[in-house]
Order: sequence, then C-alpha cells, then structure tokens
Amino acid sequence: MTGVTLRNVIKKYGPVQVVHGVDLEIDDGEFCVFVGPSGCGKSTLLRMIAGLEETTGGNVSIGSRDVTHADPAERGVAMVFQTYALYPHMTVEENMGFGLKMNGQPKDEIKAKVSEAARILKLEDYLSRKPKALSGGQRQRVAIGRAIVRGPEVFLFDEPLSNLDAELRVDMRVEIARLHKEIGATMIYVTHDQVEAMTLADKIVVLRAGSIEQVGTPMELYQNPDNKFVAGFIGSPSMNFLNGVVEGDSIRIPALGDRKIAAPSLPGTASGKVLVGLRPQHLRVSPGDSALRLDLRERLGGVSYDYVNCTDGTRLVAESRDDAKLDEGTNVIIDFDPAEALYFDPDTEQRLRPITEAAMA
Ligand SMILES: Nc1ncnc2c1ncn2[C@@H]1O[C@H](COP(=O)(O)OP(=O)(O)OP(=O)(O)O)[C@@H](O)[C@H]1O
Repeated sequence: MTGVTLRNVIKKYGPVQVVHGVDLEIDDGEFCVFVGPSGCGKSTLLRMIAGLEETTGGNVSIGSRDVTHADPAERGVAMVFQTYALYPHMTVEENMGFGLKMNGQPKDEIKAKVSEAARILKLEDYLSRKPKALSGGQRQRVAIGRAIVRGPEVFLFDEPLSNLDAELRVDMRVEIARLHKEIGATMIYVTHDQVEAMTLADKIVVLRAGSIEQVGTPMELYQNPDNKFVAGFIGSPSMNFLNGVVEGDSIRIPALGDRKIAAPSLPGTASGKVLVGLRPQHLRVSPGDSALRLDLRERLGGVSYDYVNCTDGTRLVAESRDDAKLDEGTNVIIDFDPAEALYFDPDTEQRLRPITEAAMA
C-alpha cells in the first residue's frame, strides 16, 4: 500500500494551461475524492496520476517512486472508468482475467485471483455469464474486478457510477465503500456528485478551474469552508447567500425585509458589505405576516424543501422536517440562529471568520 504525492503539477494542452500547480498529499490507504464542477480538471489530474496524460510540469510520486514520466503499466495503479468497456463475447471470468492472461500469468494463478475478486465483489454466481446478461451495476463490478485482480497499489476511479440509475448508484456507492474497507488500498475517486464525495471520502479535494480550493475531511469542508465556492459546493441543497450590510454591531439583511442580526466582530470589509451564508438545514419557515412568499414547497416525505422569494428577488431554499402542506404564495417568516451563519467577503469571496474565532485558530 502506498500514498500519492503531487508537487506543483501543471498540465498544458498546447498553449492552454488547465491545471495550475497542484500540490497534494494522499496518504497510504486513504480514500481521496476529487470533486468540482465540469471542466475543473479532475479527470486530467487523475489521468496524469495514471500516466494516461503527460504531466507538463511538476512531479507525481507513488510511494517513494517518482513516476512523473513512467509508463502507466509501471506505476502500480489500476483505473476504473465511467464506461465499463467489457468484452461482450467473453464471460465475466474471462473479462476479469484477460489482462493477467495477456501478461502471461499462469492459469491457476489467474483463476485464484479472479475467484478472490469475485468473492470480494459478490460476483461468484455470475462468473460464467456474458456482460449482456448483467445489470449496469454488475457490469461495473466486473470492471472493478478487473482492477482488483491486478493487485494495484493505488486504485483510480473516474466517475465510475455516472452511467448508473439513481438507485443503483446508491448501492454501488455502498459497495465501493465496503471494498475500500476490505482491501484498504489507496483510492482516488473523481466525481462531480458531492453526495458521493461526502459519503466515500476520507479526504475531499475541491477543485475549481484547475486549482485546489480546499482540502479536508468531508465534515471539515462542510463546517469550516474557506470560501464561498466550497461553502456552496459542499452540502445539499446548497448554502444560501444573502447580501448583508454591516451597521455598527448588527448586520442588516435587505432580502429579509431589512431584518437585523447581531454582528459578530468580523474583520472589516472595505465596503461594509458581507455575504451571509445560511445552510437550508438551519432555516425555519413558518406562515406569518411578512413580505417573503413561499414559491414552492417540495414535500419529499420526511423532509420538505421550501423555496422562498425574498423582498429583493433573492430565492432561498430551506429544509424542514415539517411535511405538512403549505400553499404556494403563503407569506412566511424565516428564522435562524445567527450563530449558525457563515460570513464571506463579497469581493474576494473568502470566508470572514469572527475575530475571536480567528484569534483562537
Ligand atoms: N485533449 C484536450 N485538449 C484541450 N483541452 C482539454 C483536453 N482535455 C481536456 N481539456 C480541457 O481541460 C480542462 C479540464 O478537463 P477535465 O476533463 O479534466 O475536467 P473535469 O473536471 O474532469 O470535467 P468533467 O466533470 O466534465 O469530466 C477542461 O477545460 C477541458 O476542456
């Protein structure tokens, strides 16, 4: 088992630079998830670790070996792709063992490795089936099996679940978590699905436009985001951001009918303006005399999402345990505990930490 280190990793396609000096340490046995919006460079970074893309600058190390310019086959990694690309004319067993056969491994060794992978992935009953007789989830498990039999030091997953329907995705997510627990290898996993990132990762790397925005455990990123981008990306539904005006020791929020909340002592923003970040889970919506209007209540059974139009046109999302019917157009009051709000500089989008908190950090 081995960790992965990236030092000032750069990727250029011709004159266009798409990865801008990434530094990252992934520990031995860690489950690391790269997450970020489309085009931020997640797959490119993963493919550079795999050796499927050339690294333009910087270094990639696996364990103590600098593999920046090594062949993919020499890196000790195995990759699972979004499309499973199984050979349709081969059985599950043949598909899983094919790479080993090509490498000239003895038959009985291949059989032993395939059986062990089939046991881990609960594919024993399907070994003699052809891919067309498998569900999407089973096919993806065969693709993962192909990676396992190679006994890699590092597993690389490139959005492996995005071709599966919602229910299967959940099942496979659980399977992958179990797999990591069972074999304990270092795993790097690319997704744009923040729920996958939250549930699978030991460490999440949030990328944006080819640079790292923040690295941390799922809960660190959720509870303590460094900036508006991470705060908005991690957590579902996304955090709400409201404009606020600092007035002495309070913050006035025009969107909430000029409501004032007690201001923590924030480091001064040049403009006297702040962005107030409120998680949907921290808002309480109730019918009442106000200029805020409920646009829609989505009742999911158990929880409801309320979409509320504010006085200045801002739209808020609130999550509540209340699944009673509430009509569109109802006037509502929004309540929250100001201690649960996060604050951001509207210009730099960096987090503004209350001064006492910052002094203690
Ligand atoms: N072969 C290429 N030539 C030029 N630009 C490329 C090439 N491959 C990728 N890019 C660019 O590099 C950037 C990063 O792409 P990448 O596929 O790594 O993003 P991603 O975060 O994985 O996105 P997605 O979630 O959509 O897969 C994008 O702006 C993309 O257009």
